[in-house]
Amino acid sequence: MNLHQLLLSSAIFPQHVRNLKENIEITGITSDSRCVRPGDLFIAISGYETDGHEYIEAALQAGAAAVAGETPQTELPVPYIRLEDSRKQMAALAVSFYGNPHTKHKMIGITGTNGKTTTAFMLKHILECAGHSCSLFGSVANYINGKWYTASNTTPDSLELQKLLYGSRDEFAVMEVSSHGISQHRVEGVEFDYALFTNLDQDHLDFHETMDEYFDVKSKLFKQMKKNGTAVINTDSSWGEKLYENTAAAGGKVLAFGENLQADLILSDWKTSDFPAAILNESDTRGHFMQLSTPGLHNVYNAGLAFLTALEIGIEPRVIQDALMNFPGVPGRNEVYKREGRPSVMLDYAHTAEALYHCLKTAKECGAERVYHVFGFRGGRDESKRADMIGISADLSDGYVLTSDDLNGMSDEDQIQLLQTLQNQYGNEKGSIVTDRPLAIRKMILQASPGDWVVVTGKGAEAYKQSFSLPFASDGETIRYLLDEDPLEYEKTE
Ligand SMILES: CC(=O)N[C@H]1[C@@H](OP(=O)(O)OP(=O)(O)OC[C@H]2O[C@@H](n3ccc(=O)[nH]c3=O)[C@H](O)[C@@H]2O)O[C@H](CO)[C@@H](O)[C@@H]1O[C@H](C)C(=O)N[C@@H](C)C(=O)N[C@H](CCC(=O)O)C(=O)O
Ligand SMILES: Nc1ncnc2c1ncn2[C@@H]1O[C@H](COP(=O)(O)OP(=O)(O)OP(=O)(O)O)[C@@H](O)[C@H]1O
Repeated sequence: MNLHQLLLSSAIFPQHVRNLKENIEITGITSDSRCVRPGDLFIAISGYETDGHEYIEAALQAGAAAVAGETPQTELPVPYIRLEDSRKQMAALAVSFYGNPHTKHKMIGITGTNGKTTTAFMLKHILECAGHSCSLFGSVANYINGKWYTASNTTPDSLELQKLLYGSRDEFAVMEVSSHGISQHRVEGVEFDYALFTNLDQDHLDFHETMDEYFDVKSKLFKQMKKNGTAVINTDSSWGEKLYENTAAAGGKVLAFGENLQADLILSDWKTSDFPAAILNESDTRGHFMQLSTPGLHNVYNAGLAFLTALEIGIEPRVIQDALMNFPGVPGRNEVYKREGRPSVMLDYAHTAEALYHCLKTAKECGAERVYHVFGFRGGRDESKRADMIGISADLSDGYVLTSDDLNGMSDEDQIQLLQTLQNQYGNEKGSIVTDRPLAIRKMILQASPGDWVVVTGKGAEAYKQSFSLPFASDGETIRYLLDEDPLEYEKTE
């Protein structure tokens, strides 16, 4: 695409451009000097770890045909486009370069603290059962044209997102929209047919200063809907109610899901067990029975939101009901391992107090005699949620082990110190510390009896980022080994 044309269509006007030669062809855009190919436009971003402007020379060496960035540059041999905000304007450039690919798909964006991934997987499954093709972008992986791809972020950056949407031939695109994604303009320029809100719980207060600011950022998704777009909101919380009111006041179409009798789909008579069930009533008209293959009241909420969205899309209730009953689950979310004569083990990705509450309650509701819990805290992430997380575990479990999660730059010594401090301040006598994660899981499995459950949270299906004493790459591998092959000498491992 011609550079001049690209800038005009991105509303970046030529007077901001130094050294603009006509007819420069831009064959790609990247913000990473290590990925530059001859003919690319390199966009320098001042980041959290490093400053992309330092790599302009490297980008030129690799053949960049033009450069864009925020700082003054005088001696560049190629056109330099001075931007006010590289991340924001990169989104505009990406949308134009790939030709507004969101207009080719029915776009569904899902935001909220917990339940984005699960709701996204449920919706994808319902859509596919109804005969629609569907791309998915989220924490676990991206799925496009029938193939899975590794995802580097929950919400891909604007360049990657636009490229993926451009390459997708799927009718629908369901995506998780994280608050980091919104703040960093990753979804800027995308307009959604459906915007969903699951809930808001304390998280990411290392990044957002207050819960109000966190809410305001999430709310931005609901200002990015297509003209005839619909918001679908879980209103069973004050944050959900507030979002409903704000969205309705702004003139958008908005549907509510929850126990409130004013909701468009009213949740009632729910029962939780291995296979939760509920009645969903379309405000005084049709009622639907819903049964799930995935345990937990939280999944009733996720499924209800997906149900209401699918009804709004026009999918037959029977198809939605069957899809949810046969839903295969999400890797690393409430994934239950059962073996004859052994405790059940649930692997989960919970890393907020609310999510931990649901996980531990779910184990109880599935019949656990006693519940044992293994979890840790990520380095470099919201510290203010840690006390509540320990408090929930100390209250609801019959025993817990604090262990390591991703260090993200924290030293081993600092992690031990952190766990000791948190246990001393907020824990109780049920808790202990075993920093080696597989050994922590082993300790709880050995302590538990066949009717008990061991709940392992924090990593879900993610690979370990450090090595431990057992040679496994993830909690799933560790759990399968411990249940199926461990010699199980009943002795203390620590
Ligand atoms: C802290 C943070 O959010 N960082 C995000 C940010 O990175 P950054 O641009 O600041 O990266 P940087 O390393 O400082 O580099 C700055 C620039 O220099 C460039 N560079 C760097 C080195 C080099 O040799 N050459 C070069 O050009 C880089 O390509 C980049 O353009 O922008 C990147 C592109 O969008 C993101 O991948 C990256 O997410 C990191 C990996 C991350 O872990 N983010 C987390 C906090 C996050 O975003 N999480 C949410 C989910 C949260 C949840 O709900 O659980 C998510 O959506 O993933
Ligand atoms: N609606 C919900 N309410 C509270 N907790 C939930 C809900 N749905 C899921 N959870 C819990 O949160 C964990 C993460 O769920 P999920 O991956 O679906 O959420 P997410 O919003 O995508 O989270 P993340 O952004 O961290 O990936 C689950 O494993 C479960 O323990």
